Amino acid sequence: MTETPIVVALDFDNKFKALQLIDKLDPSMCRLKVGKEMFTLFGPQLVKEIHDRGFDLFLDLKFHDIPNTVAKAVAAAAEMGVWMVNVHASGGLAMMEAARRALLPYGDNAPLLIAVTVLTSMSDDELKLIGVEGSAEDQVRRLARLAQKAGLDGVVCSARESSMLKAELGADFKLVTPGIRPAGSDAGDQKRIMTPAEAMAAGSDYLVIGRPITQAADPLATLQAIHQSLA
Ligand SMILES: O=C(O)c1cc(=O)[nH]c(=O)n1[C@@H]1O[C@H](COP(=O)(O)O)[C@@H](O)[C@H]1O
Repeated sequence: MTETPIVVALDFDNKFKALQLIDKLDPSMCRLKVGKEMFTLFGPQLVKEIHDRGFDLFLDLKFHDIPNTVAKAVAAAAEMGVWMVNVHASGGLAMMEAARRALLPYGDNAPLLIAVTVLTSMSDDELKLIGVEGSAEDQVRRLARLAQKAGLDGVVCSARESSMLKAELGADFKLVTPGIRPAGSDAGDQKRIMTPAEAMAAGSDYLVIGRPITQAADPLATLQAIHQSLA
């Protein structure tokens, strides 16, 4: 098990290119995240190839369904031996509790079970359009409290909410923060962003970073520079 806070988001449509990048990396430098695109294209075989290379894997499929379906999906993720799996907190308390129960048989080998609060691509204005009044921060707080009540290990949020959540929910509740942008890099579709150093200072436990590393001319040098910025 590695101690690095960095999780590299592998969002590729080409397995060869993804493995080329992975083979330049080392499990002591980062964990890896496989999301909807790569899992839909390459499935459990890709998970196995990543595990064979010694990396911890965050399976980011953001399950959101009725409790029975989510519980079975989370157990299927545990069967693959992944390090972390996530659900959408907006699926509700019963759904998250069912997911938690589904992992009981795995004991200490269960993946970390994390709930997505408000996507880092959402702004206060966009939340209004889907009927959520109040700020993103208020909604993140509400959903994070619900996730903690359901017994989850932590939440996905933006680093802008990290200091508030650490203070309110305690040091052990893991904060997984995408929307990380090293100074000067393109925000793309992300709205609630922070630099790696700012995010760690705010209390994030894990930094999910995709395009700033995967699309860099030299991904390894970029990852090393991010590590240096955290030192
Ligand atoms: O659950 C996630 O990982 C996630 C939640 C969220 O709120 N925002 C978010 O960007 N993500 C994921 O984090 C990664 C961010 O990638 P980049 O924007 O390329 O750094 C993507 O794979 C997203 O699917």
